[in-house]
Amino acid sequence: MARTIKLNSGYEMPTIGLGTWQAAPGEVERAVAEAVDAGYRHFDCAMLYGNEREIGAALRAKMDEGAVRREDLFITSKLWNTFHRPEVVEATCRRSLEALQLDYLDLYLVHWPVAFKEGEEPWPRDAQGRIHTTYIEPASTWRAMERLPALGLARSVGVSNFNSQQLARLCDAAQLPPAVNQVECHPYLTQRALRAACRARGVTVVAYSPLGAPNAVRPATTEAALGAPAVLHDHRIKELAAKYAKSPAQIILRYLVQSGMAAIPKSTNPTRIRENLDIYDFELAPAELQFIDSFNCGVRAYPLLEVQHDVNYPFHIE
Ligand SMILES: NC(=O)C1=CN([C@@H]2O[C@H](COP(=O)(O)OP(=O)(O)OC[C@H]3O[C@@H](n4cnc5c(N)ncnc54)[C@H](OP(=O)(O)O)[C@@H]3O)[C@@H](O)[C@H]2O)C=CC1
Ligand SMILES: O=C1CO[C@H](CO)[C@@H](O)[C@@H]1O
Repeated sequence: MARTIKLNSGYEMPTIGLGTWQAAPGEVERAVAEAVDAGYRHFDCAMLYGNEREIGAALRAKMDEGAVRREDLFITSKLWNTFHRPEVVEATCRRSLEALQLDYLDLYLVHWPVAFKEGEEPWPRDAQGRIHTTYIEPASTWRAMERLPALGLARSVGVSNFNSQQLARLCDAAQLPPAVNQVECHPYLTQRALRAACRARGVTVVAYSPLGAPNAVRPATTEAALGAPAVLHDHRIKELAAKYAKSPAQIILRYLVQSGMAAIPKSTNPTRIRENLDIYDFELAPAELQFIDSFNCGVRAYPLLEVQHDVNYPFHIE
């Protein structure tokens, strides 16, 4: 099975990438170096994660040592919600490039369809203590995103956390369709309707929190209420893992990739970094993909309930 997926922009994206959120400065450098040595070429970054400078330094060191060439890497970054005004999109992209020590990104994403009050505070609050959102039409932010490939700043542009209606509206207004919609996806949130909507528009789905974010602090409305265990401990996943002599994480990642998605598991642990890339030597049967699809129970690790008052909050529909 191919280790890359072709985007509608014509570029190839490796189907497994390293997630870098909550990979703390100090440990993320080692994780990135380890990942490059293990064969990772795709790195998922964001201004919000506060570690692009360290990731950039680690990648630069690996390039200087001759372990990898820039053209073999696929680096994603994301436009944070406080920088949706079209006039600041290019400058914000340049800030991530500078931090990452890169001339261009392979993929630049609108992180959320919701705009926050502009400024350096990533989670601004209003007088009532709610997240201070503002209305900026996603299509107007997108027009600024569309200019980045021509400027040589990003090879592909895309979105994240867009629901199927938001994606359709954006595609209808776009000159350049988004290459990617990066959304939470794993066996407990299989996103079948959204995946079909993306497929119909030629948009590749990148699965974030692909292992169900076992470290997430979950709202009381999710697993506890549903009685579901963390997906990595699901006995049906464990049975498939035993059958294929693979780990539960490998079964889940293989399911996502075989279903046509890319996945970006985060790890800073050398053993797990290697484990998560080692999914290309076995194949799940079509019936097993359908079986895993049936585990869906709508458990979302990151519902971002703090912004559900905003008109562009995405998770009211799939
Ligand atoms: N666009 C968006 O809005 C969002 C994007 N993301 C992106 O997606 C990435 C991944 O999502 P994330 O929420 O981190 O969740 P993941 O599902 O990737 O889970 C990460 C957790 O699983 C552990 N882990 C990693 N590999 C294994 C394994 N093989 N077996 C058991 N446990 C394992 C990690 O611990 P350890 O490090 O110790 O191995 C970490 O605690 C993020 O890092 C970020 O890049 C995430 C959320 C939102
Ligand atoms: O990428 C992300 C990491 O998690 C955050 C949750 O606080 C998200 O808001 C964000 O999209």
